[in-house]
Amino acid sequence: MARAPGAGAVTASAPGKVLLHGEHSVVFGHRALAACLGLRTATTVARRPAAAARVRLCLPAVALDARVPAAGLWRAARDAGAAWRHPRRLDHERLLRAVDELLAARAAAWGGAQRDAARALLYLAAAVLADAPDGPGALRVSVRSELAVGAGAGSSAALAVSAAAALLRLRAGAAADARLVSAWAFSCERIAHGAPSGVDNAASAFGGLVAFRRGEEPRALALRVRLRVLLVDTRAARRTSAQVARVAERRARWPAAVDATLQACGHVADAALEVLQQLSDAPGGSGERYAALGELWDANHCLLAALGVSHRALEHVRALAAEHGLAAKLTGAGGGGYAIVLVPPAADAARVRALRDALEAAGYLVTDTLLGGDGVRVHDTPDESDEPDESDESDEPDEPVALEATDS
Ligand SMILES: Nc1ncnc2c1ncn2[C@@H]1O[C@H](COP(=O)(O)OP(=O)(O)OP(=O)(O)O)[C@@H](O)[C@H]1O
Ligand SMILES: C[C@@](O)(CCO)CC(=O)[O-]
Repeated sequence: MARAPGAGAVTASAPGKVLLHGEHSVVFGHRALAACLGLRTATTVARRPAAAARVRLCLPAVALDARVPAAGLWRAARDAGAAWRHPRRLDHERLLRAVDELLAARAAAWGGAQRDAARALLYLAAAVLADAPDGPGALRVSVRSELAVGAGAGSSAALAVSAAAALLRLRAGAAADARLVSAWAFSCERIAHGAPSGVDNAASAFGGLVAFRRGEEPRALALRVRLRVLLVDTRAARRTSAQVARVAERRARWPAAVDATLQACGHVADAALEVLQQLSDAPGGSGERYAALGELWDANHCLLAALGVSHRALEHVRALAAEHGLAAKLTGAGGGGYAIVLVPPAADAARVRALRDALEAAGYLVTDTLLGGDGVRVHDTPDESDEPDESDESDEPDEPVALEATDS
C-alpha cells in the first residue's frame, strides 16, 4: 500500500497558567505577572491515510468527536496566504470565514465550548499545514487535559499552544521556537476572545514566571522563588470573552473611574514584582515579604471586584482564606472559575489543612501546587516508518497518551 504523505503523529503538551496580577488591566496596556501550572493539556496530531482530506476532532473535555471534510479548508488557507513560519502574513479574517462556512451547518447543534474549540483547531491546522508540499491530507487531532476548561487557568491557551507546537513539529520537522508557537497560539486565542492581551499563550509557551505587557516581548523572570498556592476551582462556569466584554462595557460608561482602577491594578503588579525580586534575592526575612505579597493579592482582588468580575463563590473563597489567616485573589477572567490562596513557607500546616477542608466542604475543588515549571514540550517525533493501516479509515479510538505533570 502507498504510504500517506508525511504519515506520523506528534504529541505536544503545554501548561495552564495563573495570573498573579494583571488580569483585565493587561488588556489595557498594564503589566501582568503570570506563572505556569503543573497541570497540562496534550494535543496529538496524527496524519491519517484516508483517501479524502478531512479532520477528525477527538475532544473529550468538551464532549466532541466530529469528522469534518477539509479539502475546501486547505484550499482556503493557501488562498489566505498560509505559511507556517509567518503567522502575521496570513489573512486571519479570510481563513476564519472559511472555517465558519465549513462549520455553519455541521455545528448548528454544538454548544459554545465545542464550537470555540473546533474553530480554533481547524484554523490552526489549516494555517500551519496548508503549505506543506504534500498537503495536509487527513488528520486526527486528539486532546486530553488536566485543566478545568473555562475556569481561568488558561485552558484555551494551553490547547492553542500544545496544538500549535504539535502542528509546527509535524510541518517543520523540528521543534519550533517558543516565540513562534506563542505567536500562532495568539492568532488562535483571537478567535474566541477577539482582542486577547496574549499573556495566557505567552505564559503557557514560555513556562516559569513571566512578566508581560501588551505589545512587548514577554520577559521570562529568572526568580529563585516557587510560590505555593491552593488553586481553588469554584466550579462556577463563565466565559473569558464575556468577562472581558463586561469590563469594556463598564469602561464605556465610567471611563475615568475604570481607567483609574485598571491603572491601580498595574501599580499593584509593579509592586508585586519588586517583592518577588526581593524574595528571590534575599530569602531571609521572607515572612514580611510574603505578608506584603498577600496584601497586594488582596488589593488586586478588590480592584477586580470593583471592575465587576468577582462572583459570590470567589468572595466566599477569599473570606474562608482570611478566616484562616491567608490571602486569596481571583485569577484569570473572574466571574467564577479559579481563585488562588497564597501559602507562605512558614504557614501553619494545620491551618492550611483546615482551610482546605473548609473549601472542599463548601464544594470547591482544591489543588495544592507549586507555581512555575516547564512551558511547551514536544513529546513525540513523527515516525515516518510507521506504515499506516487501512483500518485507520474506520476512525477507531485513539490510544491514550500519558501526560506527566511537571510539578506539584
Ligand atoms: N481540553 C480542551 N478540549 C477542548 N476544548 C478546550 C479544552 N480546553 C479549552 N478548550 C476550549 O477553550 C474554551 C475555554 O476558554 P476560556 O478562555 O473561556 O477559558 P480558560 O482559557 O480556561 O480561562 P482564562 O482565559 O480566563 O484563563 C472552551 O470553551 C473550549 O472551547
Ligand atoms: C481577562 C484576561 O486579562 C486574562 C484571562 O486569563 C484576558 C486577556 O488578557 O486577554
